[in-house]
Amino acid sequence: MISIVAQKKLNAAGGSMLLDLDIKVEQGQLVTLYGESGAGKTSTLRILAGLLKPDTGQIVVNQKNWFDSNQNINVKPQARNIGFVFQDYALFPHMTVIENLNFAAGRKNGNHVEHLLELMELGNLKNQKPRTLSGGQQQRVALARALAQQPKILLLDEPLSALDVEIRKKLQKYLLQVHQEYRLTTILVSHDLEEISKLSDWVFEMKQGELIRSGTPQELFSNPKIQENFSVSGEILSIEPKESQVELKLWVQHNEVRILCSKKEAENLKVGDHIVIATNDFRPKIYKGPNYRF
Ligand SMILES: Nc1ncnc2c1ncn2[C@@H]1O[C@H](COP(=O)(O)OP(=O)(O)OP(=O)(O)O)[C@@H](O)[C@H]1O
Repeated sequence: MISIVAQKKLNAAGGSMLLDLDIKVEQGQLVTLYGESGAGKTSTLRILAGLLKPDTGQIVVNQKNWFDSNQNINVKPQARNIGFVFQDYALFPHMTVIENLNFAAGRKNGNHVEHLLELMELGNLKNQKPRTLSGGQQQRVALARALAQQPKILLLDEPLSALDVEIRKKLQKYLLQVHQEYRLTTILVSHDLEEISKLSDWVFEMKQGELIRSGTPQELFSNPKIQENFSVSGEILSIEPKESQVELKLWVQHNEVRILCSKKEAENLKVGDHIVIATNDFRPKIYKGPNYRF
């Protein structure tokens, strides 16, 4: 269990801002920090990793004091054994994929690096340098490298936000897989509601340094007005005018779905937006078995 009760004065754009944290994360959970830009999400991760020192408070991880302002305790980042993945992959450019992983693994290596290469499907890229890899491949290496040091806690600061929709979906699958296989406690920063709903057990919403809400993704993001009807949420992949209407191609729960809407409804929509499609007039056709092909 991770418990962070800490305060830190930050220098925000409009003056100073108090980051006031009271966060508890159970072992094995995947939680998300969500909130507007400048709310203090990255600073929270940096505080837990030991890269930013709170002014006051206490951080306790599995009954060990990592930080205590009263007792002058501040465990060094290296001793906290945390894996960190950022939006920019920050791989060592002069090292190949396997060298990056071996370096992070240090003496803990054994078969661990080989297993990670296999798990993340990086075997055939292992002798390449980072600059020869695509963004998605580099981010897979960054994730594998963070895991090479066998952390118990994984911090992910918008690791997928620079990637396009399809690659992001694949990386989400890898993230969930490693979170479960390595029994990690994972804290993710994300703005993407579909990603948050898909991945996280619990969400903390932050605003100007404060935690304003917390709950399951459903509790925080489902709209009670819409919930009474049939509704699904999805991400817009493309928008195409079709005579008097507009066709939206959406990504809904691992499937591509096409719907028609009016020009007025499409006016403020753009590719990448997350939308909810809801209807009162739901007359489904029902087919038996999970493998029915339309
Ligand atoms: N070391 C620091 N000392 C003082 N202030 C800082 C420090 N690091 C960041 N800040 C300020 O704290 C505020 C919160 O920054 P932070 O990066 O934590 O926000 P965020 O929620 O992650 O935002 P974004 O979504 O844009 O990444 C910002 O105004 C930033 O300038």
